[in-house]
Amino acid sequence: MTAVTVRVPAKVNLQLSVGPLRDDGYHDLVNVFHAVSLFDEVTAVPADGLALTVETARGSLVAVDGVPTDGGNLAARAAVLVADRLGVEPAVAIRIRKAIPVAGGMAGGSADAAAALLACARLWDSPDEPLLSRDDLMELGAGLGSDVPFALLGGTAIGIGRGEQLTPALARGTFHWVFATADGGLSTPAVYAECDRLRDAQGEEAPWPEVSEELMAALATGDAKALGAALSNDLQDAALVLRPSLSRTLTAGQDAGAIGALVSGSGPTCAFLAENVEHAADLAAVLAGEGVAKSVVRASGPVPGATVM
Ligand SMILES: C[C@@](CO)(OP(=O)(O)O)[C@H](O)COP(=O)(O)OP(=O)(O)OC[C@H]1O[C@@H](n2ccc(N)nc2=O)[C@H](O)[C@@H]1O
Ligand SMILES: Nc1ncnc2c1ncn2[C@@H]1O[C@H](COP(=O)(O)OP(=O)(O)O)[C@@H](O)[C@H]1O
Repeated sequence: MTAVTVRVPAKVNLQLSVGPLRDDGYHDLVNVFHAVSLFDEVTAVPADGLALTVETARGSLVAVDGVPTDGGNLAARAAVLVADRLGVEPAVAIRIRKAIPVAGGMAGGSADAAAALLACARLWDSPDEPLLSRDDLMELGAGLGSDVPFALLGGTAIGIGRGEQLTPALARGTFHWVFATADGGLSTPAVYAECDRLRDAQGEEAPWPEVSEELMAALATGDAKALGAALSNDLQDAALVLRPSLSRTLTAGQDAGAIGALVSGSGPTCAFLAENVEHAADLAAVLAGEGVAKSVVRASGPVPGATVM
């Protein structure tokens, strides 16, 4: 095999309920993931050793300066894991074309890791009697990051534990989104820590996270308005403390008629739900004109997880 290219989607969290801090430093979650049509592309080509390049995808405005190009890149770590499991050398050149905002709360790094797991398994594993199943790749992915298994699975899914234990959710139809990206990222650990700090300051105990019945009903019926009303993110207040300008972005989206508005995961990307594809185009145009975002992109979901092209 000469080259394998995998396309992998970004995610938005429809519900992110953050429970107590565990002894291992993670929080127990209910994390309802939704894969959207904003994709990174990862190509793996046999080479003499491990090499990695990162560039902005064609037609995208994503800045890639913060992305490591050494062994610390999650895609490089994924390649090494697959090679170790299969007993081969990680001799591969990985090329990442990014359209998912970096450190934006849309799990771009996790997406690249998932794509590299799949691409390298396709390069090195036996096509007839594979040693690594999709479940094995998801387990390897969970070791790289809590969001990596979902990037392999895609669709809409409920994550519990630290977000890595997944059950597909029943969802009907397609939802139309507008994403407002921000200049600079937010650190995921810093946002979780701020969430804990805010709770401590208010003398609040972290509640045990439960799946929202309203959200599940909205997904099952494909009711966009009900979905918009059921969106929730326990990390949003923390993200707003760390990046106060996001309040203005969220308000601008609500004023422009979004039927749901929230920070995506740990932020700073803001997600707005539209009634339909035309409404999404209108909403995107208004938001772009308001000057409250670095860039405004449209996407729909759910879409499949990491897929070999
Ligand atoms: C917040 C979420 C929402 O989907 O993603 P982003 O919005 O950043 O993409 C995830 O929980 C992030 O998942 P991921 O980015 O894979 O995080 P990991 O590498 O597993 O963990 C990074 C750090 O985040 C914190 N963390 C992560 C997951 C979790 N359940 N509890 C945590 O407290 C811990 O401080 C951990 O050391
Ligand atoms: N392939 C990758 N793409 C993006 N970031 C990566 C990658 N590999 C490692 N990272 C690191 O992970 C951090 C979080 O990136 P990302 O996954 O894009 O954001 P988020 O966790 O907010 O969704 C980045 O700041 C970067 O240092």
